[in-house]
Amino acid sequence: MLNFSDKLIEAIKKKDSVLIAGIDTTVENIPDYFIRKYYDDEKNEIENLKYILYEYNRRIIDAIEENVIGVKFQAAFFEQYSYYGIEVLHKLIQYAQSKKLIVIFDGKRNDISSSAKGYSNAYIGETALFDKKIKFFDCDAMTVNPYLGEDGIKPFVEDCERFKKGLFVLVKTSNPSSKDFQDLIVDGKYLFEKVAEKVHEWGASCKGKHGYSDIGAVVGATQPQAAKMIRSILPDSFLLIPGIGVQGGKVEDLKYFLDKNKMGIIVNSSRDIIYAYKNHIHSDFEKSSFIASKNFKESINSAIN
Ligand SMILES: O=c1ccn([C@@H]2O[C@H](COP(=O)(O)O)[C@@H](O)[C@H]2O)c(=O)[nH]1
Repeated sequence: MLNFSDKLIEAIKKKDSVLIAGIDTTVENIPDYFIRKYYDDEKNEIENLKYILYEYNRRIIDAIEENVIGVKFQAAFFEQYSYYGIEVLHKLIQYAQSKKLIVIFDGKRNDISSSAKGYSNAYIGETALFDKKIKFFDCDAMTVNPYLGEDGIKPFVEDCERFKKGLFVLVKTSNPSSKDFQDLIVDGKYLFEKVAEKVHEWGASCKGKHGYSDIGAVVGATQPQAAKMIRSILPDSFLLIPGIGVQGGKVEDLKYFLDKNKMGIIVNSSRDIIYAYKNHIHSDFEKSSFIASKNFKESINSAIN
């Protein structure tokens, strides 16, 4: 079985893309014509939710799969629909896996070690159930929040080692308030630099055959200055970069995130892809998302190659 970092490298080479599509769909943003077509008056709201949310995202995945290496499912957008949304998430993860796409669960999880272990079991590890061990979601990687420190991260790292999975630790996020805590000075360094140093340490035990670590960092596209500093601390980790487009991150700045091999990045775009129909690229939402993802892939490639 390939390490996560090796799987990423193979997918990047095969698809000539570093693009990840963020699946952040809410029902109110699904085109009216799609809802009108599939809403069944004979069924209740929940049955309609489950069908429409799944079907819209499934078609987006079909439309964009040739331009992206994977999909990032943002937990919030499924959890807002209670366990009905989680059921749709589970089905979509399986669908993306059937298409051989890399699946990242973006839940930014963490807790004390015993509880962190439960999150890790669910999304990248396995859960003991009677005399069996079940891999419930079996994602390739997940995002974690480092605020609780090392004992809250170790359970995830151990599962990465055991199951060849990946982790993206929040280091410098894309939102304006990221400065509130992440830019505080601790022992003469930014807190985000301290976190990056820890990511480097945690990743030393999980390296793939290409020499990259399976423990990476989330660094917002809106943070090119921080990215240069983080890259020098993390020379062989993948950076997951959200915040391009709607949040103001620029494709031209991605060069600051690259490693010495001009690699080591994956770039997420959510709303600009899943709701591309709103930009009137095409009257059909699938074609709109296809065109948006193709344009993204090509503009990123010209900026980093
Ligand atoms: O620093 C971070 C960490 C995570 N995110 C997530 O990425 C997507 C971005 O969505 P867009 O529509 O492309 O802006 C979303 O799921 C965030 O929760 C982030 O934006 N910044």
